[in-house]
Amino acid sequence: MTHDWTRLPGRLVVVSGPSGCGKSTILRRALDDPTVSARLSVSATSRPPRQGEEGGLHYEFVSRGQFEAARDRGQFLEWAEVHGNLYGTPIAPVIRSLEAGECVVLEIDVQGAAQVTRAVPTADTIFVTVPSLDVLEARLRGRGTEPEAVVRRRLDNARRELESIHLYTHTIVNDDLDRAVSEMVALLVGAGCKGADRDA
Ligand SMILES: Nc1nc2c(ncn2[C@@H]2O[C@H](COP(=O)(O)OP(=O)(O)O)[C@@H](O)[C@H]2O)c(=O)[nH]1
Ligand SMILES: Nc1ncnc2c1ncn2[C@@H]1O[C@H](COP(=O)(O)OP(=O)(O)O)[C@@H](O)[C@H]1O
Repeated sequence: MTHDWTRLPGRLVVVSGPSGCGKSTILRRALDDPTVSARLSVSATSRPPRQGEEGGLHYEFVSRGQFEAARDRGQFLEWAEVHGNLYGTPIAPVIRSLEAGECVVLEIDVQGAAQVTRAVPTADTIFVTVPSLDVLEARLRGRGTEPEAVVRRRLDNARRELESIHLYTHTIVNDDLDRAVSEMVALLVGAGCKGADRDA
C-alpha cells in the first residue's frame, strides 16, 4: 500500500530508546499534559503480556502466526523483530488520525523508526536515552517485569540501539524525570501536537 503522506494534515512523531530508559513513563506523563494533544499508537506484538498490561490499551497481544498473517496482508506501517518478539504499527488507525488532523506518537524501536522515516520523511524523531548503561541496568532490574535472561538480552541490544541516536532529530537524556517530561512536552508542542490549553 502506498500513501501520499504529505497530503495528510496530521503530525507523526516517532519516539525510540533502549528498554528501561523510561520512554513509556515519560510519554504517559507528557500525553496527559493539557498543553499537548496527541494519540499514542497501539502496536501489535507477539510478546506475552506483562502483569498489569491490557490488550487493546498497552498492545494488541497476538500470536506469532496472527502477527505474520497481518504483516503479510500489508496491515503494518512498519514492523520489526525486537528482543526476540515481533512488533508492528497497525497502519489503518494511523492514517485515520492523520486524515483527521491529529498528532500520532509511535513508540517503536530503531529499526521501525528507520522504516517510518523512509516512508514519511516529515515525521519528527525523538530518541530517549540514559546518563549511563549502569543506570539503564538499574532501571530495567528495578522495574522487575522481566526474568534475568530477558534483562541481559535487552541490555545487550541497548548498546546497538544507542548507535542509532544520531539518526534522530531530537534527544532527551532521562536523568531527572520531571525535566525529561518537560522536554518531551516542549518537543511535542513544537512538532505541532498542541492541546487546547496552548496558545496558537
Ligand atoms: N518496530 C516496532 N517496535 C516497537 C513497536 N512497539 C514497541 N516497539 C519497541 O519494542 C521494544 C520492546 O518493547 P517492550 O517489550 O514493550 O519493552 P520496553 O521497551 O521495555 O517497554 C521497544 O524498543 C519498543 O519501542 C512497534 O510497533 N514497532
Ligand atoms: N528519570 C527516572 N529516574 C528514575 N527511574 C525512572 C526514571 N524514568 C523512568 N524510571 C523507571 O525506570 C523503569 C523503566 O521505565 P519505563 O518507562 O518502563 O521504560 P521503557 O518504556 O523505556 O522500557 C520504570 O520502573 C520507571 O518507573
